[in-house]
Amino acid sequence: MTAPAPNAETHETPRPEAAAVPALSINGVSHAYGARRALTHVSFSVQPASFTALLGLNGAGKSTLFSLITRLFGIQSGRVAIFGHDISKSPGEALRLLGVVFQPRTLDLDLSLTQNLLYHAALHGISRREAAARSAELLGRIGLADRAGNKVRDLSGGQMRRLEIARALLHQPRLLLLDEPTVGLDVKARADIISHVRQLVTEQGIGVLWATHLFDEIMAGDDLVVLHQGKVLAQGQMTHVVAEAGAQDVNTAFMRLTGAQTMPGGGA
Ligand SMILES: Nc1ncnc2c1ncn2[C@@H]1O[C@H](COP(=O)(O)OP(=O)(O)OP(=O)(O)O)[C@@H](O)[C@H]1O
Repeated sequence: MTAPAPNAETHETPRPEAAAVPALSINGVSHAYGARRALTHVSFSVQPASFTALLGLNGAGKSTLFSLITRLFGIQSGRVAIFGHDISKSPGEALRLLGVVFQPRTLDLDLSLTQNLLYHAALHGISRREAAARSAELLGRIGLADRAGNKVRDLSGGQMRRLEIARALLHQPRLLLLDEPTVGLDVKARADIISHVRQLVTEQGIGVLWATHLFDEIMAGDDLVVLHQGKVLAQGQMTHVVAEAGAQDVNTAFMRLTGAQTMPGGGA
């Protein structure tokens, strides 16, 4: 990394801009399950306070990438860093800054909303008093304060997802990964989740990596990474990716880049 240049007027060395360090950087990452190659030289980054959509068909390699970033799998080749912390060399510092919402539901259905949050907070070493305060605040923010003592089993699918997002934010991460978080939800629940996560970006400066196969979840100002058969085919601001593909919309750009047929319902 290049050292920052001294400031000519004050002769002080300026502090590196926080925004200069990506929230997430993936460099030359490859992964194979035995002989089956799932990721090939994948490189991209997610900036703080940005919404980056990772768009790919089923089997593109999105979940594999999430498993590597969260250290469920060891890195076979390449490098992953969270706010400059290499996840292989400094996993504690890196993972402390990371919150994750996995595709499968991982809540305990027979515990209450608060119990689910407190249990997770304890795993992060957050004191009981602090955990109680943060849980109450997060439940308020996701509009479920009045359900705090109910069993999770009684929530709708969209409410469970909102609770999982709240749980992922308990330790106050600066980077949030979500793996197809709206799958199986109705239109209203999808819209609520998307707008909640976009607020985290604009109001709290959290960097978001949102894996999806649904074109209508991506907006013009978003950063976009198109992943296909384990390779990054295009990346950049959504409007640039679309323009470079000579297309009018993400749907057409995706088809041109991948040669794929679109699915009815706006999905890749
Ligand atoms: N445990 C595994 N063993 C062998 N191959 C696997 C395993 N997990 C994934 N794969 C293969 O790796 C490739 C990438 O799969 P991955 O699940 O990462 O894609 P995805 O984009 O997340 O798709 P989906 O949304 O369907 O999960 C696919 O070809 C898949 O069949």
